[in-house]
Amino acid sequence: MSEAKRPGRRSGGAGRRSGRPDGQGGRGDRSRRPRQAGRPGSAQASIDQPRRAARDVLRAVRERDAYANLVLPKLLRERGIDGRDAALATELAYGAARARGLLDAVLERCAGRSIDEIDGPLLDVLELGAYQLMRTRIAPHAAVATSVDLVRAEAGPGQAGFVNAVLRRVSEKTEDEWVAELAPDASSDPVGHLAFRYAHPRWIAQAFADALGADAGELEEALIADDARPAVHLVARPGEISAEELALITGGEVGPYSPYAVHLDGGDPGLLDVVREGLAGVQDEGSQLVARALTLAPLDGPDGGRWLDLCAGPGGKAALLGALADIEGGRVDAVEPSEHRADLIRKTTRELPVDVHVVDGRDPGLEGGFDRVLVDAPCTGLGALRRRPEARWRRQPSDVAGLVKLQRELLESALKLVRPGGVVLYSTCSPHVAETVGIVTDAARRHGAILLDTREMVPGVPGLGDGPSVQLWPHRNGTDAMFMAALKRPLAS
Ligand SMILES: C[S@@+](CC[C@H](N)C(=O)[O-])C[C@H]1O[C@@H](n2cnc3c(N)ncnc32)[C@H](O)[C@@H]1O
Repeated sequence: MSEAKRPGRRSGGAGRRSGRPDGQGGRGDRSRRPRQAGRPGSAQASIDQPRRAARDVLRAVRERDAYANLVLPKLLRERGIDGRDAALATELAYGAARARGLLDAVLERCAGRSIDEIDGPLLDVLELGAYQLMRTRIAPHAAVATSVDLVRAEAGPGQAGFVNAVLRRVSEKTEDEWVAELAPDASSDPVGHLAFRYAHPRWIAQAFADALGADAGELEEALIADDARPAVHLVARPGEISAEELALITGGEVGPYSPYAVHLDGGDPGLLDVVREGLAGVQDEGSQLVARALTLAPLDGPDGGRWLDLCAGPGGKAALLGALADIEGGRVDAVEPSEHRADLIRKTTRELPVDVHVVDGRDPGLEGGFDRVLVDAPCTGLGALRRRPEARWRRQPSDVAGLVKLQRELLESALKLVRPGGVVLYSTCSPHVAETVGIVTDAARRHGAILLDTREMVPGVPGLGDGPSVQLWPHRNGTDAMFMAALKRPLAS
């Protein structure tokens, strides 16, 4: 449940002006305030800046397949929206993008027609309005009236009247009441019920339940944590700045597990000098633990300092590995087939002992004999949905099979490139068992790789279950749901 504590009063200007957020009010409003809502530079325009920004983000996501978390910060900067207005725009854009399935089910019921039959630009505003009504404490009259204003300014009174009528119907029930009316029955379909309630596609909730296995009773907690806006995690670059110093500079808190992690409540980390100057980066604490685990894995024989990051773009883990290799006198080869992503690696690893190769990890043409190899495989990303608001509605179950094939081939390639007695760390930002345990048990069986107890490589992290692999969870660890498993290549191979 969102914690948007925006009092209705802030947006109440629009609400009060409207007086009657109903179909009749729509017409009456128009005669009293002709087109004022859309006039640039008017007081009205500035009041509605956050909602307009949120609406434009939803539109970019729908029309251009854009990523909300890339569009919004840029848009806020360009429009000079900051402070409480930026916080409101963020809450509304990300919240509505996350909750889309739930909102659309309610809107369908209230509109009496399929979502596909509603014009896209109208649907964006309806979702925004329904989100405010169901998941924030914004006063209902304000949520309805500001939505009507947004539509009237662009599409005229007819559409505004439709939005008014639909949102008034939405406002007649609370979120819990809508869930009780529309969700699958909890006793006959508990996973479907929880998926609906916490706005996840059912197949994703099922994938979480499968990954939790014997702990599937935690599914509700897992979905709640996945539905909440996460803290920003920063990584303090080893050798440049300590986590304690970074926390002091940024006003954040040192993370509980990674020695490099700092958590911030929110804000745009791209604006921090310490990030701009490259002393710190933005990286989930779980990802930091993955990179560190590779460096802590026990090898047979000495570490010759030849490390490989086989799926390195955009370079978050390569930068941490590069910094650690720099301290230990080692070197990292970073493989990435996409030219654009390879450029990003070059940027994040500037001045570090990292060599970037724009090649396919399945056949990179590199000389073997690496001591440590990271396979941070392309995956469904189901473990990082909380950081990508719209992603859960974009992914399809049919994506899994193709990724599993690629993951298997990349791990096989890594096991050839690592030296006997060396270690491959396989990781995904997905808990889907086909992409995690399925891949590493298959590799152990087919290539004779030895599965190590990976829990020992993430010291200090409690509740890691029976091993040997590690599955982190937002609801348990406050990290993304990263999976990692260390495999040793046998000496006689
Ligand atoms: C999960 S991301 C890696 C994230 C990265 N390790 C980091 O921390 O920033 C997976 C990467 O694998 C790359 N990739 C896709 N196909 C690949 C292949 N055949 N060989 C190597 N990398 C591949 C993708 O372009 C993507 O950049």
